[in-house]
Amino acid sequence: MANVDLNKIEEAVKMILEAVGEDPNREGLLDTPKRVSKMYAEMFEGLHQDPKEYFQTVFNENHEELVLVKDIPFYSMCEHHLVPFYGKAHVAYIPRNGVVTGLSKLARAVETTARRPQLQERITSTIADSIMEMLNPYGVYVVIEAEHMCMTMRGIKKPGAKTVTAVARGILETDEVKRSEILSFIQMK
Ligand SMILES: Nc1nc2c(ncn2[C@@H]2O[C@H](COP(=O)(O)OP(=O)(O)OP(=O)(O)O)[C@@H](O)[C@H]2O)c(=O)[nH]1
Ligand SMILES: [Zn+2]
Repeated sequence: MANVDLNKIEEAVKMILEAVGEDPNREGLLDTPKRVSKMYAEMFEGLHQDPKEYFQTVFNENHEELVLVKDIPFYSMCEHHLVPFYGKAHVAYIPRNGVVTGLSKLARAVETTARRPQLQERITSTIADSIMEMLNPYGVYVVIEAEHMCMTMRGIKKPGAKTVTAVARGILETDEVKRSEILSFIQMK
């Protein structure tokens, strides 16, 4: 939290409460700016982390076949409205030259990338590009499905609408058969 100005967030939250017609000094709201400042520091802590760093953990394993970690839950904040969008990420790659990373590192990269003001498309491509750069695999395929609260509780108000984004890199950009195999694994219960 070293890079986060908690006092500034507190001031801002107090101002928002005043601006919407609340009394920030009433008992129930007295600690709210402090709570929100700590919450924002937590929800945006990915701004101070680099997903690529996790992929420094590599093992030399002779496996040049598919690795897929699916159903990784994540919560992010839409950068347009600062309300949550959340869902599941599925991260697949095909290692090259025996360079495999720890499975948890794929989930950590999702977590770090999500904990920023974000767009779903950018989360998807950042994860894919980080894996390509650090592990130099034959290919990467990242699929994210999410529900956006800015489309649910306000604006167009369409609860249940899901957005799917997919980014393929390397051989998975052109290998449709391998991509469909990955999609069928993702759909498997
Ligand atoms: N591409 C993309 N758009 C997003 C994402 N999250 C929210 N949005 C959209 O960002 C757009 C912002 O549109 P604006 O017209 O500037 O804002 P607005 O008036 O609040 O839009 P409405 O949501 O349509 O009421 C909306 O269409 C949102 O649905 C995302 O992750 N990716
Ligand atoms: Zn939004």
